[in-house]
Amino acid sequence: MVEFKDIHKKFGKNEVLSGINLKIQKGKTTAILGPNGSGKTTLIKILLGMNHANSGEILVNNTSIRNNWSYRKNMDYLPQIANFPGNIKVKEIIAMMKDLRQQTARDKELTAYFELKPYLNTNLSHLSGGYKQKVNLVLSLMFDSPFIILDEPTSGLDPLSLIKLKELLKKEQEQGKTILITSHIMSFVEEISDHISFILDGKVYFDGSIGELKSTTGKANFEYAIANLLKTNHA
Ligand SMILES: Nc1ncnc2c1ncn2[C@@H]1O[C@H](COP(=O)(O)OP(=O)(O)OP(=O)(O)O)[C@@H](O)[C@H]1O
Repeated sequence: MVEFKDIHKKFGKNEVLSGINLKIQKGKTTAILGPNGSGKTTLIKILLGMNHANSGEILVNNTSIRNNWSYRKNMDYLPQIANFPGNIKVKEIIAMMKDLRQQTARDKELTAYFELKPYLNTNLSHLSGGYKQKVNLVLSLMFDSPFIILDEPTSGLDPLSLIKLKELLKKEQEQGKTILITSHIMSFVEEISDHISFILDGKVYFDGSIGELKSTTGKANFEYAIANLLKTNHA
């Protein structure tokens, strides 16, 4: 469904991505993992047109995205850090997004699900980090798009909210949605991902299922398998 072909990206002298080749399969949940600063967010932003690659190509449904942004209509994105204007109320930001997209939205269902109803009249700057993230989740999931990109979706969530997020994502998976996530919470990744792509030193160091990762590294525990990948490749 999405294919990254030989993506290179530098910020000044900092070469972040040095030839990323990756396929995101339709209807699967792919986790892009890697240490801090390995370029996961940068790669996502390149897919969304928020950053530009120095070279390489991205295909969506076998068509290059160069000068062709229509695919974005089918993608929803949860940014790692949402910079909300603080003096806007929760209900106002939801209404603004709906106005911009002009699409049916399941905002009521999701605000109820994430227990945001008592906060609809609260200014965004007055919300706690976890509640801001819940608003962020409502905004990114309310249009029911077939492709969802979630950059650190668990950020700030308490254990109960984390379970709710996992259950919601499992329902999205049952509906055949394609999900791309990044997360440093390995238990979350293990529970919801079909496929792992591990980026290190600008390249894809591992690309396969969780089972393949465990057998490649000889570690039955997912967290240890990832740690092993990191140690082996940094040695
Ligand atoms: N706009 C920018 N200008 C300059 N450098 C940038 C910019 N955006 C990202 N970088 C650099 O690119 C590298 C990769 O950053 P990125 O945010 O993609 O990493 P990440 O894998 O998502 O990290 P984390 O796990 O910490 O969220 C970092 O060295 C970062 O400082």
